Amino acid sequence: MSKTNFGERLAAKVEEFGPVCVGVDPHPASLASWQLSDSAEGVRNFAFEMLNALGDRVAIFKPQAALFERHGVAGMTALADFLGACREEGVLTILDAKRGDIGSTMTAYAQAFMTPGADFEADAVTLSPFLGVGSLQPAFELAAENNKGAFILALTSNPEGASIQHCVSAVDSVSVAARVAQEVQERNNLLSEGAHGSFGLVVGATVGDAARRVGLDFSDFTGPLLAPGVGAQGAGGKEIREVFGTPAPFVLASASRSVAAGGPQATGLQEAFSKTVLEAKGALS
Ligand SMILES: O=C(O)c1cc(=O)[nH]c(=O)n1[C@@H]1O[C@H](COP(=O)(O)O)[C@@H](O)[C@H]1O
Repeated sequence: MSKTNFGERLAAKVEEFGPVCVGVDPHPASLASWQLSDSAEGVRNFAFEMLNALGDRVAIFKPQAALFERHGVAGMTALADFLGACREEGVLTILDAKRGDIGSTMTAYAQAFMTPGADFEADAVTLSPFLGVGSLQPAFELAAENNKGAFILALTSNPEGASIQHCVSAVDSVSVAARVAQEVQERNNLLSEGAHGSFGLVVGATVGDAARRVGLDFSDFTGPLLAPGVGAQGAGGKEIREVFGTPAPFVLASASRSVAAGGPQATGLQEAFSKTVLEAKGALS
């Protein structure tokens, strides 16, 4: 188990390789374009090709759990093997599982993803705060104990997110997204050592000026900001800059299908990845 907390490990990787997370999303259409079958074997090959092509140059991978789960036990075994191979090679992972439940059940989710040696052990996991950020406390605590991280949904990249995430409290006029950020930052203050917090937010690269409109101020936030929506959902450098402004906070631009579109050859994947890194660096510098 690493002795350094997740936020610091991620910051070191971003410094070395650039502010990009590559999503490992074996969609049926991506599998077909790689001439892979829509099967557990197909998703396994897809994930391992991504690792072979990009493992030595990417800050972090984000496998999308659902796209493995839909292939049943064999798909989940492929996910566990992919996570294990990443650990062995020292490649960081965020398991995109978007879990969230009452505290007692949350303990079980946290154990599944944050216990050293667990089949689905990852460096970080995506979590949903719909039951309250406080309901995720067992995950924050186990993460702190095992130097893991978590990314909590705040302003998601999909247009439907706004109708809930932009809502404002009748008590103190704070928006849902800003409240999530505030409560996650409290956990960074209490549980993360070092300059970079291990608890981040998901803020889509597609959300335009929403953060400013809902009072979400990144200057007070020490954790990483995962920004999906780059590439296939339409966000590029201009959109990333619009969301995060300057000076940019600790952002991790995330792209899945647009990087996979460069495959299946390693050179094509590497080109698509390098293009994304250049664009993200330009936007965030
Ligand atoms: O948590 C996420 O990663 C996530 C949050 C969000 O707000 N929007 C979003 O698209 N995602 C995930 O990020 C990935 C986006 O994939 P692409 O659109 O192909 O780059 C998918 O796996 C989504 O589930």
